[in-house]
Amino acid sequence: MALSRSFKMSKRSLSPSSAHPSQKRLKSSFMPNKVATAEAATKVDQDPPLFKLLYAVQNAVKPKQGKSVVYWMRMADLRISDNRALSQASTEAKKEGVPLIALFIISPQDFLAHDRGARRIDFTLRNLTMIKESLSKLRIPLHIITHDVRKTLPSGVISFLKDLSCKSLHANIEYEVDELRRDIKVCELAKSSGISATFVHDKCIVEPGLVKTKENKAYAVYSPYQRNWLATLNDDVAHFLDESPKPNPNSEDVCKSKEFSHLFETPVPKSIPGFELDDEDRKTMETVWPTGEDVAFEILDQFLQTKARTSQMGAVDPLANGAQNSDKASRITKYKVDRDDASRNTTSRLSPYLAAGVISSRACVRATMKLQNNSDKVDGGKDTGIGRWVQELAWRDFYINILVSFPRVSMGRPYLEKYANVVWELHREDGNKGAKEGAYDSDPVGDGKDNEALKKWKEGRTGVPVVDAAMRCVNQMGWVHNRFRMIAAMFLTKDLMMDWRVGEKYFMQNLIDGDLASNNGGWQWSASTGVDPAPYFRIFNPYSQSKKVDPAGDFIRQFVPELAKLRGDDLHDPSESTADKLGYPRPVVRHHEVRDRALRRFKNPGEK
Ligand SMILES: Cc1cc2nc3c(=O)[nH]c(=O)nc-3n(C[C@H](O)[C@H](O)[C@H](O)COP(=O)(O)OP(=O)(O)OC[C@H]3O[C@@H](n4cnc5c(N)ncnc54)[C@H](O)[C@@H]3O)c2cc1C
Repeated sequence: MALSRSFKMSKRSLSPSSAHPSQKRLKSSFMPNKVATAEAATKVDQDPPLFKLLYAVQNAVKPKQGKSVVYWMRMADLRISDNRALSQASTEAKKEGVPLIALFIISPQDFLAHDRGARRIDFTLRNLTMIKESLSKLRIPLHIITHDVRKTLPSGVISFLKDLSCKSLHANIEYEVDELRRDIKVCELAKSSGISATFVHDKCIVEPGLVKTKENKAYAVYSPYQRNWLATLNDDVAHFLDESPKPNPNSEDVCKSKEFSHLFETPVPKSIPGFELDDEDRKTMETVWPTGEDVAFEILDQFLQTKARTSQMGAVDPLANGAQNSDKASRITKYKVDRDDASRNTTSRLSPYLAAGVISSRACVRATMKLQNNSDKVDGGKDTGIGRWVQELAWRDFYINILVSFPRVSMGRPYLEKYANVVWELHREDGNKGAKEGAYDSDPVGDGKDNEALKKWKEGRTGVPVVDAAMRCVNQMGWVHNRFRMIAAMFLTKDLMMDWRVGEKYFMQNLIDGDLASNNGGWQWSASTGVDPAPYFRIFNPYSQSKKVDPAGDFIRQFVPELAKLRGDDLHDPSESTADKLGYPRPVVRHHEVRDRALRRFKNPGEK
């Protein structure tokens, strides 16, 4: 790749994720279908799998005895405190006088099926290492299994449970369709093996499926959902927010017993073949996203107590310079007015910790109540910084609720099926449109066959400064502020007219907070295909957005150093001669020219 001399950036910032050789091998033997047919999706929407799972749990067997209780930790509940399934498993183990065993399963095919990126996997492994150590102190083994064939995972789990003469299995629910189906199968197999299986809600503040319209339907619009969500929460704060106790220690016998002692010995791998980080990126991730529950609480505390700082823009340690003195103008207090300013750390930057469950969303809400003189009600109103922040946590619940109520969105379908036929310049192959075998492998994302415009978008070389700054921030930090995600996503789907699923995949592969529900929600919002979306005719003008979200241009100058000397309009929209002089690309498309193409194609889906 040709670099101008002034383009002094880390290798990583210019070399977005592409398939690793061993990932390619994995792909060639496993090619999940990424986009379901409309018919298949409608069928699943009519009978969402969550409710089948809950039914299966209700009808689980109640075995009289067993020699152990197992807690199955998943990628979204990487913590020991306030973890419902872990807490329940521990209570049962204590009551029965048997050891509690923790299990984590590494399933590379699932990583591939969900476009999991190396950063998110590395973050998982780093957190697991700490969890293993903490659990060991309680004499609870964290046993790690790698299971290669995704299809046989349920029977693999059951044979592990049988080997331990397990009485019951406990896990927090994962809400993606594939995972729900897998757990339904686990329930069936557990029942026929005389083992009880319990899956509980943990990820949300208000569990999905509970907040409904007067007609007993799922909300597809955020504002009324949020109002009802808040009222439901405040009706029974203790029920929704009470902290689950930490697990009890196992007896000393466990460490010596023939049956269980070997379970302590499985190490947490340093990396997973096919999902390795290069050394430079690993170092950056370790600095920018340190691990562990204590760190997550410290990051939360700083958000609640201290001022936003410009020194925190970019890929730096979030806890650098230690704790500062409490300040009345703390980030959460100013969140209502400041949150769209990306030149300082005005938002919490807790999303990686929430996505991986290193901190519970309940703990975040409890902290806001404490901040308001131990209020017994949750402030989720639009008039305060705290209320506004709690509303963001409600967005997270909202999108999980959408995933559960309209599973089609996790099957690669648009929520608004009428936009399924919008003509894209580049679309994610689905294997259903007569695409040749191996369509997934020839998917243009990430395998070196990108079309030029997509490549420029990924690398942050579109010639539109605000978009490039956003994408380079993603490539450098594995994270970018919400507004910049919206701008980059809108540019890809409307200006470049590329399938939102292409961008969704790239974000999943590169974000450290990659989460199907929020990522899909954000992409479908930007592409106008989702629930409560940006209407298709309200296309962001990236240049006016740029002036709004980065008025002083600090964010652009940080991530697009070629433009560091520019100010004002020149920075937001450099002329061709200025761009040429600075070695910055000219715009890949002209916004005013391509806008009409998007309007036309959305107005008449199917027409070019
Ligand atoms: C195209 C696109 C893709 C996105 N992909 C992801 C993703 O993969 N994972 C992810 O966690 N978020 C995603 N988001 C949502 C949002 O951008 C991030 O959660 C937010 O930027 C995280 O920064 P923060 O922790 O400082 O947020 P804060 O402003 O401090 O908000 C607190 C928490 O609320 C939740 N939250 C905030 N905004 C949203 C939102 N719009 N939707 C859902 N939850 C929200 C997050 O858990 C966040 O940590 C995406 C948004 C867009 C537009």
